[in-house]
Amino acid sequence: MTQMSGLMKGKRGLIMGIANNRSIAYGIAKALADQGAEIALTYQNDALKKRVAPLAEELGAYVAGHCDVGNDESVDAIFDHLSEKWGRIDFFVHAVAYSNKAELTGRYIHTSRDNFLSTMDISVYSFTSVAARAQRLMSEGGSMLTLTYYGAEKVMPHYNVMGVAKAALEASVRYLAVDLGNQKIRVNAISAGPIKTLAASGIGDFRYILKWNEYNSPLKRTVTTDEVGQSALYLLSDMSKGVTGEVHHVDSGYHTVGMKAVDAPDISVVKDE
Ligand SMILES: NC(=O)c1ccc[n+]([C@@H]2O[C@H](COP(=O)([O-])OP(=O)(O)OC[C@H]3O[C@@H](n4cnc5c(N)ncnc54)[C@H](O)[C@@H]3O)[C@@H](O)[C@H]2O)c1
Repeated sequence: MTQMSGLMKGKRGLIMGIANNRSIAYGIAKALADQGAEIALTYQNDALKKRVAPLAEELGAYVAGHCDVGNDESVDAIFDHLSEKWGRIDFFVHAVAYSNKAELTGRYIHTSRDNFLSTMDISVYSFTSVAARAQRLMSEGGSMLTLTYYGAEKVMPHYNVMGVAKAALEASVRYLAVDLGNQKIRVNAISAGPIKTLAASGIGDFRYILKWNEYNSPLKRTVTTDEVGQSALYLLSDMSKGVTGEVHHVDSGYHTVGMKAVDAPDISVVKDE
């Protein structure tokens, strides 16, 4: 645990996307709570409620309620609740994505219309729709953060429609940064390297992707949710007051390399267990 220095003292905000203690959102919540932030969490459904409740207790966070980002009424209910409880918020974290697992393998060309639209709705539009509500409570400015992946910039095997969605999400960050800049609200993304989470386990050959990153990134390892949390702390605190519209890579430097490292072993596909 980081030594508390109170970087987030007096700041309140909403974090969406904790499913369990392996979630990137949990790593972010931990880093913010350690620095004195007051945090509200949501859970997607009843199955996740019982996982989120003990984590909220551990973090000293409060559970604002159920929120399915595909349902405007449930998003509105969260913001009515926050408006009543706090009146104002300073930050918002969007760590939400979904696509049908059956289409996160094989070729992109086979993406169905239904899954294309629902992936864009849950993984892209939801950031804009929640940001529109969050900005109303950011009366003294604020910071918004979403999570993306290198598959937005370059083709990654099996990432398929999610890569297209992340490209649109990164474009949304830039448009929202301009829309909200004059309200002193900053909008950024972290492009995280691969981490074994619930969502990631839906991506084909994920263990192979992890190994490949480990062998070929400049730091010769993958990243942790704690490390993403520390970078999120920078982007959500006043430490990054002059930063907006940015996609910040927290990936052991993987995005800088163009080819297999000379000392990396040739690896065959390691199948998920
Ligand atoms: N794990 C990785 O390798 C990796 C790398 C880069 C970016 N990301 C991104 O990080 C974010 C968080 O994912 P994670 O890897 O921590 O996995 P995770 O499974 O822990 O989190 C995904 C979250 O999305 C939520 N969600 C899905 N559909 C929802 C809906 N309709 N309404 C509300 N919530 C919904 C789930 O409840 C879950 O909490 C995602 O945007 C993901 O694409 C992950």
